[in-house]
Amino acid sequence: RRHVKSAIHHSSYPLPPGPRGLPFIGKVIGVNTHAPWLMYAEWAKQYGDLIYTRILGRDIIIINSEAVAKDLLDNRSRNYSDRPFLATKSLCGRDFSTIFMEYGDKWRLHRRFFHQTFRSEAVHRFVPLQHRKACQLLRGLLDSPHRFSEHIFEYTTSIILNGVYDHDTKTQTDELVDIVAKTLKIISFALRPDISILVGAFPALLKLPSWFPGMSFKRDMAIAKELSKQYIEKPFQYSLQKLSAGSSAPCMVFDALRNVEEKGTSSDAGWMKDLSETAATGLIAASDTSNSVITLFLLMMVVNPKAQKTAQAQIDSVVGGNRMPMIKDRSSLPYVDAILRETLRYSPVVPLSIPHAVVDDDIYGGFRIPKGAIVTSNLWSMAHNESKYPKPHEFVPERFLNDDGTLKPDDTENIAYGFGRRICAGRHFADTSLWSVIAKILAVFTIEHAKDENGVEIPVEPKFSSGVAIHPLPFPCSIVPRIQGMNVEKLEQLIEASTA
Ligand code: HEM
Repeated sequence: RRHVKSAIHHSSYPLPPGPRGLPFIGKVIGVNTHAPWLMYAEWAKQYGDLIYTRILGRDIIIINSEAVAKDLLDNRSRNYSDRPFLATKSLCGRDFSTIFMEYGDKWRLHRRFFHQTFRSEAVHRFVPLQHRKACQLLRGLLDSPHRFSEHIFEYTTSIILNGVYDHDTKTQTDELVDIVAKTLKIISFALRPDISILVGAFPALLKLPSWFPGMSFKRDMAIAKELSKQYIEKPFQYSLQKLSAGSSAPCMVFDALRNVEEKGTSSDAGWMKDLSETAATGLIAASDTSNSVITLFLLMMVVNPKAQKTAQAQIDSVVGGNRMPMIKDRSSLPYVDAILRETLRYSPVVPLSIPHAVVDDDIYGGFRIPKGAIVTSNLWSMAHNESKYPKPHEFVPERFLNDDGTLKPDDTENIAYGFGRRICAGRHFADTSLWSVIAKILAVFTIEHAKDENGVEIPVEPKFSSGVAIHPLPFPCSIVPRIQGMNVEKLEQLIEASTA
């Protein structure tokens, strides 16, 4: 009875404002599908920070401000921590993933695995690994600077392969790095909520052959599904073998198994499967996102030489030229952190975060939020809030600094990593990794405009791909050593002098 009463009570509230009555297909296809976050930011000017719309029969709530996101996703997290059904999820073999899993006990177990290994107090164990791999990245940049994208991808994938499985990539063509790259290309498109809604609303679309215009993604999804079997099983088995051979490096698989052994709790087949799936989720979630941030950092350095010089001057005065900046120097290098924060803010990697879903009908600010609605946090809008970040389209690291050059309290965690109980499970690992790489690149190289055959600078304009996680589109740049006479031997000496 109480339930009926509350349903009546709820239905007497209006839905939040938002565009209604557009031709349904227009909302999915005709409007800005390349960068829907820009379109939602425009809608906010007309409708406010909490928007309701309906696309192909699905209720959608769009949150454009941090305050509303905190009220709902943080403070009412029990009701806003589910994930919506995505029709493309099983098609591309992502049923196992923590990221898209519904809220419940299985998800809690996955989060526990992440927490054990990647919580803030535990990630310091990975600092030496991140340092070693960042040095490898520097070697790559010195050897073949024009292949910077490959070197960055290799860095971000190899640190997570170690962090999850204790798998050390030895060659530039590691099979797993390759599998991850192929998978990421496909799922970033297939898992976009709009694509997924379209497929869910018109399952007949999937009956069209793969050669039909626009349907190649069907074939790609089948490939992604096949690949997922490989990267769930292969590295996991490898990891178990390493453990039985006595390896004791920190990593997710070992931490979980040791914890079970110490506590004497059960690790049956179902539990092992969950562990292998959590590990595979980490692998996919980590590399693409961090890769995008490091690439954007390079791009921002090309177009903001003044910020780059300021950071390098600080590194030189604090660290000197005989060793590289290490995590122990972090508190003395506030400008490097300001650059990292500004890179995360300038263009959030996951601009619409990962959608949450509403468990039960709710009332907020006099509006009804319907049960089952897809909740999209427009992190891009929040990061471009003019009253919090004046001139939001400019790259201004100083916005994060006090007048005396010290850092202000960090307010970028949510705009980069999301909200509530579903906040990114790898953010602390990502943070130390990104800092380590950015500080070292700044210490050793200058990133500048590439020049054409006449010696004229090639102009660069920041442009981004589309998808769940977005990337700067390829851009030319020149990565040149800052240190006089830098060569392989000198770099090795510098690395030698820098211990993690
Ligand atoms: C710069 C790097 C990264 C960025 C910008 C990023 C961003 C995000 C965002 C925005 C979400 C969605 C949060 C929400 O639903 O509110 C998320 C979820 C997630 N991230 Fe990250 N991430 C990064 C790196 C990583 C790394 C290194 C790992 C693993 C070690 C990781 C694992 C996850 C997982 C497992 C989830 C799903 C959490 C859940 O659904 O409970 N991420 N990330």
